[in-house]
Amino acid sequence: MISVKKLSFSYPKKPWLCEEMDLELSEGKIIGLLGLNGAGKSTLMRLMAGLLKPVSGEVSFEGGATFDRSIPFLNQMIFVPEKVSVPEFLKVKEYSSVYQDFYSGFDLDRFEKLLSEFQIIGNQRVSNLSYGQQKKLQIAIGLSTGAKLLLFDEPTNGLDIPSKSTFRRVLSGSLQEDQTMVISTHQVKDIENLVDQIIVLDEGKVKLHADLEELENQFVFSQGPQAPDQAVFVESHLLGAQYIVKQPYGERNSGGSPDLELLFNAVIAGKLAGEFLSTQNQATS
Ligand SMILES: Nc1ncnc2c1ncn2[C@@H]1O[C@H](COP(=O)(O)OP(=O)(O)OP(=O)(O)O)[C@@H](O)[C@H]1O
Repeated sequence: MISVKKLSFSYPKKPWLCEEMDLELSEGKIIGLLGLNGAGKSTLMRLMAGLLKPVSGEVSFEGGATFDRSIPFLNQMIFVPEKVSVPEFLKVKEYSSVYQDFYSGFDLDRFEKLLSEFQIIGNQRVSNLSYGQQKKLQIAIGLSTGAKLLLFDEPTNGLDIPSKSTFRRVLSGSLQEDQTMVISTHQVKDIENLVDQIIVLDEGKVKLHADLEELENQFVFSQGPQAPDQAVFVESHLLGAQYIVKQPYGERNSGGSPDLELLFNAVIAGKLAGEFLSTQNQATS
């Protein structure tokens, strides 16, 4: 659905943020986009949304370049940026009606349920909402559009703890089979057990693009007084060590979902690469 081919991008007079990057996102997945500060997550999102022009290469959605910003593409995509900017004078319902008019699949019932879940009152001015409330409004709109591609940049940033739980609850299992969501975040706990795939960006490259189920089948993420000798990656932990070790028999991981923080640190440390990334090809094909 989203295809990134030989993408190279830099801001004017800045170093390359990516060079000849390839990435394929398939339908029906929730994908966590991780990377250190400045790794280029927001930039990649903006390239996917067609807000930035690749220096070379292409980002396409169902065959068409996203930068063309064609109406059929825009009708099928919603981008919720990290910093939302809202109109001064519109009330919540008036503001959302702009989106209702634009997205043919907009689900008004769902939107009203989400507003109530997030405790946002429809007749207030959008500009009078707090930053976190504005963010929740954008999330509610995004989840109601019915768009095939949802790009959420740091959606949980600014949300209080109950709202983060609501976010997780409303998202979990709510995507249609033909919808794909990319969530960029530093708050890995907020997306644990929610995402199907993880992408890690580092030094202008996709260092990992893996299906979490495949990773669970291939690795054990665990902790204990001591890491086994064969551990691929070890970090100190209150219990002694937390570690990643290759599944000896390719059986399902009994320890549950991979610990995303541990996974991220392992990828950044270059400890989960090469032979261990056989899952990457499966995830991107
Ligand atoms: N409009 C811009 N003009 C010039 N440089 C920019 C612009 N936007 C971002 N950058 C630079 O590009 C790099 C990547 O920024 P980007 O916001 O994409 O990273 P990020 O991974 O989302 O970071 P963070 O996790 O801190 O939000 C940074 O070095 C940043 O300073």
